[in-house]
Amino acid sequence: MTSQPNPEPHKGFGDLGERPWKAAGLPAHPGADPAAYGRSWETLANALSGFLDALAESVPGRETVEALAADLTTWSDKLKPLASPERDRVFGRRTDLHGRGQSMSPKLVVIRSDRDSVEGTVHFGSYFLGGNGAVHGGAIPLIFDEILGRLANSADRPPSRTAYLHTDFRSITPIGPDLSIRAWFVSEEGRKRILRATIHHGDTLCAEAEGLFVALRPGQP
Ligand SMILES: CCCCCCCCCC(=O)SCCNC(=O)CCNC(=O)[C@H](O)C(C)(C)COP(=O)(O)OP(=O)(O)OC[C@H]1O[C@@H](n2cnc3c(N)ncnc32)[C@H](O)[C@@H]1OP(=O)(O)O
Repeated sequence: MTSQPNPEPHKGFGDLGERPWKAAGLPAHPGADPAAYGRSWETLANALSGFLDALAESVPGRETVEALAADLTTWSDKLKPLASPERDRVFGRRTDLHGRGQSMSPKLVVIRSDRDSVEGTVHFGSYFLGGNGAVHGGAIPLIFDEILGRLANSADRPPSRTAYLHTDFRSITPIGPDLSIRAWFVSEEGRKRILRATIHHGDTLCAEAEGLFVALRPGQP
């Protein structure tokens, strides 16, 4: 396959969240407009991830736990009246940001991308701990689905969904260091797109995956 490097790696890399609206001729939703929030949403997403890591690492006293629960409840109560339909939301839809402005999966920092491949780094904080310094076995397919799903839908391809995602755990994936992550197309035939990905810590292969992504037919959710 021929590939042209993308000079702005994470621009246009997997804007799955916006494509259905564009295809339907609807305007981009407000949450996708970087100008609406500037850097403030990125700051919030980083603060949220940092909070989850700090909570996972800490052993707070009872008073702190009670105060924290009260603060979080106050914020939930402030946000609930602002609930909006999916297509208007911001969380996870800022594809102009590394990490998409969300905290559900670890932040993927894209270093290079083209039509058929992407390379970057990923760092699993303590929030993603399984045990004994290793990332939880469910969090690894999560980042594979993120990178493969976004690549599968990149470069103006029609939207697709994951049909299968096979993960092999080759050695532990450590909590803490920056890890190298890579994904690439293996084949693209009709509606079926097969892609693979790897995560390395230095020279050590931590995990690898293969995913089948099937392009959606009109009307498929
Ligand atoms: C900004 C946001 C960025 C977000 C990034 C993250 C992206 C994450 C993407 C996802 O995670 S999507 C959520 C998880 N996936 C799902 O919920 C998908 C649920 N399943 C479905 O919706 C349907 O099963 C699917 C659309 C995948 C396929 O159903 P279809 O009825 O459209 O396809 P069909 O069954 O006709 O199969 C088409 C071809 O694929 C093949 N196929 C389908 N599923 C397969 C499977 N599991 N294994 C092997 N082959 C499979 C099937 O055999 C057939 O091959 P042939 O054309 O050669 O006959």
